[in-house]
Amino acid sequence: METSLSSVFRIVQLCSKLSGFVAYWSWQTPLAIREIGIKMKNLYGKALLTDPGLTKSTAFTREERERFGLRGLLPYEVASMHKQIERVLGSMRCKSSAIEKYIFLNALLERNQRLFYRTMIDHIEEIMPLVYTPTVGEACKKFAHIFRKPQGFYITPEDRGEIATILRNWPEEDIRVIVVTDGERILGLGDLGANGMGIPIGKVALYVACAGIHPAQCMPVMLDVGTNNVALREDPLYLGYPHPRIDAATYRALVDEFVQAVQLRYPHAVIQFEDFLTPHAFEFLERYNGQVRCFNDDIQGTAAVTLAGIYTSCRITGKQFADLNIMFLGTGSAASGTAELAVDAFVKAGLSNAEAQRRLWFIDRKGLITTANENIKPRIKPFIQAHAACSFAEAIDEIKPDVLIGATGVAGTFNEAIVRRMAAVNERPVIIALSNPTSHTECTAEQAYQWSDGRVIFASGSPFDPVRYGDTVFKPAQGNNAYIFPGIGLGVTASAARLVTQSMFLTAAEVLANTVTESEIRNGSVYPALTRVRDVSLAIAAAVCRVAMNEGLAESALPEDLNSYIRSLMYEPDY
Ligand SMILES: NC(=O)C1=CN([C@@H]2O[C@H](COP(=O)(O)OP(=O)(O)OC[C@H]3O[C@@H](n4cnc5c(N)ncnc54)[C@H](O)[C@@H]3O)[C@@H](O)[C@H]2O)C=CC1
Ligand SMILES: CC(=O)C(=O)O
Ligand SMILES: [Mg+2]
Repeated sequence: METSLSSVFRIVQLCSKLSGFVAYWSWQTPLAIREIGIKMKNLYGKALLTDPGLTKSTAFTREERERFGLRGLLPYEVASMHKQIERVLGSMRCKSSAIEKYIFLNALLERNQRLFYRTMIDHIEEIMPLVYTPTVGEACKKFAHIFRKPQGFYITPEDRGEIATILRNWPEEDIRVIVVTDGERILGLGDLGANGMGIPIGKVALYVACAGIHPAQCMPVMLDVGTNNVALREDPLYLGYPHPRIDAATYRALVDEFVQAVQLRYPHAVIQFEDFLTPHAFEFLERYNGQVRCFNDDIQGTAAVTLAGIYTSCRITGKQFADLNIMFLGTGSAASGTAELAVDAFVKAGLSNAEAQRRLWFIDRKGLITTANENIKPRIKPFIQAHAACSFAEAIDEIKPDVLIGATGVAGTFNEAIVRRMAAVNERPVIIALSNPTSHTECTAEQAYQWSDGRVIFASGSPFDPVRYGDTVFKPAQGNNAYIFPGIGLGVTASAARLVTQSMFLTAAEVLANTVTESEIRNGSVYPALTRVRDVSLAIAAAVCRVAMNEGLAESALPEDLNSYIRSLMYEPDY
């Protein structure tokens, strides 16, 4: 399979070289081509009014109403998009729960794409938590019950041998970003089977809103290989493949076939692996990363966002990055991915590889991971410390970590004693509670500020409202890979980078940290305001393009004014 995968990829590369001019031209003009496509659709009357990509609904002008057979189909008023957004927000805010708002917004996306994305971009701080974590967690749990209309692409074991054929059913010809999950580790919620489709759908919404990848160029994919979640399988409304997860060999063959089929149908697409169980996440990253354009968001995207938060924290604490000790609770994708990228960052800061590894400390359920531990996961082995066995709390007292990172998926694992200990060994303790959704966070923002007497530098995977402590109001930042993957995807799209490399994530972390302003830092935030996320993604994309050029991976010739070029590729939803 290894051989056949690399030969498929080599053939695709060869074809793309042979048709160099055509490939270059199509990389440079994807949106123009798409706009021509839209005009050629030539829709009229009700069909135009109900086409989610083309409708302007009440904003169709009198002239358009006349020209496109819309007279009588709309109320008199010609609304501006601004007024439509006001109406959307008014209706949405009337809903009494986050999940109702999610359903409402999803229906808007199916009705009027441009209005949905304009609303999301202009009100990103309000909308993102409804479309993404934490609400997307609840939406996944209830996916089969709130399902209204199919979105995304489903592959099951019954499609074996035919994936390349059925991919032709997807109506778009120019896919640049594929977010794929098998639903086995959805946020901190475990195996949600096909219900996990909510995650690729949410991540795609972020690609569009946060980085301006055109919605038609993004594809959510569910590799529905069954679920070991018995309650789900017994749910009469469950929509997925209603069997236990398939055996390992069939599973691997299916993933291989999917990756190969993508190379044939969508050779320009970057594959983002999302929310796979950690052993599979690492296995597929190792297997495909050097061969096809792909990355794992939970390992690499998370690593970059966490590292950026650590870099920024140094601007507050005055500590040198090269002097830090970093402790992780949890040994999964998020924690080990972050540690691996931190090694690269330490080495760049002047440490040797071995010195860098000694700065990273892992805690599991039994306490500090040391040379005395048995059955250490392969990715954790480089970080085993020659230290006496001790509990989590003792490890903080003894090692005095500058930074504590939680990636357990388990609520309350940073309890009062832990936070107080971090505050006892640091003037300004840095605590990053990565786990999602909010109900699974290691500690809340309020707890972190209370238990550290207002001294903590805090970030969390899901957003928290501002916290008042004494006279100060802190605006805790959201440490989420949403700051990273959209810019990576945009940079890879812009440069046609053949592969997605670790240095792209290191550079993304540096760029993200550099975008944080002094006033954001004063508010207690180690990440930029979400309202600036499109500019942040653009900056990351430009840096990714530079890495792609330096590493000889860019298949597209890039202009000197990278920023203007990348901005010209970004989708701006407007009428
Ligand atoms: N903020 C962000 O951008 C991201 C957040 N995450 C979140 O991080 C969490 C973990 O994700 P993965 O690393 O992929 O999961 P994982 O399941 O691979 O890792 C979880 C780790 O936590 C350990 N653990 C569980 N309970 C523990 C306890 N009480 N004490 C010590 N260790 C404990 C497990 O043994 C395991 O090593 C999830 O909630 C996920 O949503 C993941 C990726 C990105
Ligand atoms: C944010 C994310 O990717 C996760 O929690 O899995
Ligand atoms: Mg994830």
